[in-house]
Amino acid sequence: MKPRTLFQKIWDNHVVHQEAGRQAILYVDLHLVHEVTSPQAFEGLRLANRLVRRPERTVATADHNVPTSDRSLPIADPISKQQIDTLRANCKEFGITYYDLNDAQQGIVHVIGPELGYTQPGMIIVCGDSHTSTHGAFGALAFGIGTSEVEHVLATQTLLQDKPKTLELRVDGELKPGVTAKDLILYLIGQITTDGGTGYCVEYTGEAIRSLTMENRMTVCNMSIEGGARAGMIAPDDTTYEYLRGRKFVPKDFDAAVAKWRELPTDPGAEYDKSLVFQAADIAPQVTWGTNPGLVVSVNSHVPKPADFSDTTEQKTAAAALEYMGLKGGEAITDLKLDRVFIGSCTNARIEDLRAAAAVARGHQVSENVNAMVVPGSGQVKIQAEQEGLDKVFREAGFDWREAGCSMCLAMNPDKLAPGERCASTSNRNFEGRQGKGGRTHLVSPAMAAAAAIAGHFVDIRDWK
Ligand SMILES: CC(C)[C@H](C(=O)O)[C@@H](O)C(=O)O
Ligand code: SF4
Repeated sequence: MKPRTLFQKIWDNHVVHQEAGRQAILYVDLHLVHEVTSPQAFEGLRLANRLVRRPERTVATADHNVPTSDRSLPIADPISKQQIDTLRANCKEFGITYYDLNDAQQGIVHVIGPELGYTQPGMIIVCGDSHTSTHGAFGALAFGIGTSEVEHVLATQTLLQDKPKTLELRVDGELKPGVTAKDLILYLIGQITTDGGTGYCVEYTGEAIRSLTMENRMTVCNMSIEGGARAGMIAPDDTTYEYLRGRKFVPKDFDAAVAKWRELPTDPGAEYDKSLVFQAADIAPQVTWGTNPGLVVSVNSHVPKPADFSDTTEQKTAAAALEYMGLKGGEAITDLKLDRVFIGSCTNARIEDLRAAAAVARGHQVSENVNAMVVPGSGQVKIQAEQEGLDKVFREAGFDWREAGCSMCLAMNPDKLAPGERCASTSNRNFEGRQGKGGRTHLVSPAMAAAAAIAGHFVDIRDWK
């Protein structure tokens, strides 16, 4: 048989029907659901008098709208309350597992899927959410879908899809001390730009990727979409299997499952439509300066000026971004002063992220000019962090310690930036208004965010003592 890529194998395993020149019909193994993109989908089912085809393959949680403060209080915002009440009622009516607000396993959908062992190698995983690419870290084909597609998957457990091309992003060598998976992915997006991955499913390969932990691999795959890609994936290996072993919803005969998963990685000699190679040693800690994740530089450099770009469109984009961000261009990144720091989101709110931030924060105080918060990605992450005493480290340093949810990653709940506020954030999007109208977001790693909270401005984590 012709050598195949990881992507091709998963695709081949899931095509239910394909007519020449038409979209393929794919079987979906796992459908994750949240409150924002599901209400109309369920309504559609009701109107058509249909049931959910495979309720046991469908898992729901509330994450975007949930308040991250006291959960014993009623939800103040009527729209948020309605969305969450609606999801709860829909899951009950259609027989779907739902992790409700006060469930210890509630959390950001992309954090709880892997944590509970729902996410597994070789699967096709969809969710009405662009950061579904996160699950590709397990060697799954995972991507976001729209609300009408959510309805289609609920009704049929299948999805119509055009086949993307494959793009290999290979990172050779080892990351230097202080350089994290977040820096790696920001760097890659900076290199390929936010539409470099358009039309592709990315497979991340190379020594720098192989040596990442599962949580770090999730950080990388999470942001695939910010590089324009349909999905991002990493071949499963022993790191993957050891992470999954013993988790709640993994296959009962785990060793037999592993034996099958071992067939998934790309065969030697298989061809990608395109391959790009990078050197881990070239990557420094990254900070975004603009209004998309590709507008990024190393912490030890300067905010660019429009004139630094050769292309006139890029110059215009840069000028508009600088204006929104309240920057002139030419400032040293380490001179940028912060008002807020947000450590959270499906990119960087797993236990290893919180450990990395706590290691920096331990024994220090948050700058008096900064309001800093830490929002665990899930109830389980929160419990574990508390068992390890990380909450204490954060609280003693002056960080706010919250309940799990999307929080200030996007302004759909009470956690928001005020206009003009500058924020160091471990999330994945720095679009205009993303964290609140007029808010200014700089994307960084958890360690860099913690250091910035303490110093009151960005610091090169490699100099941190
Ligand atoms: C609300 C949801 C549809 C959205 C997404 O698709 O990604 C959100 O999660 C985001 O990160 O912007
Ligand atoms: S944490 Fe942010 S990026 Fe992730 S699902 Fe929630 S809103 Fe989207």
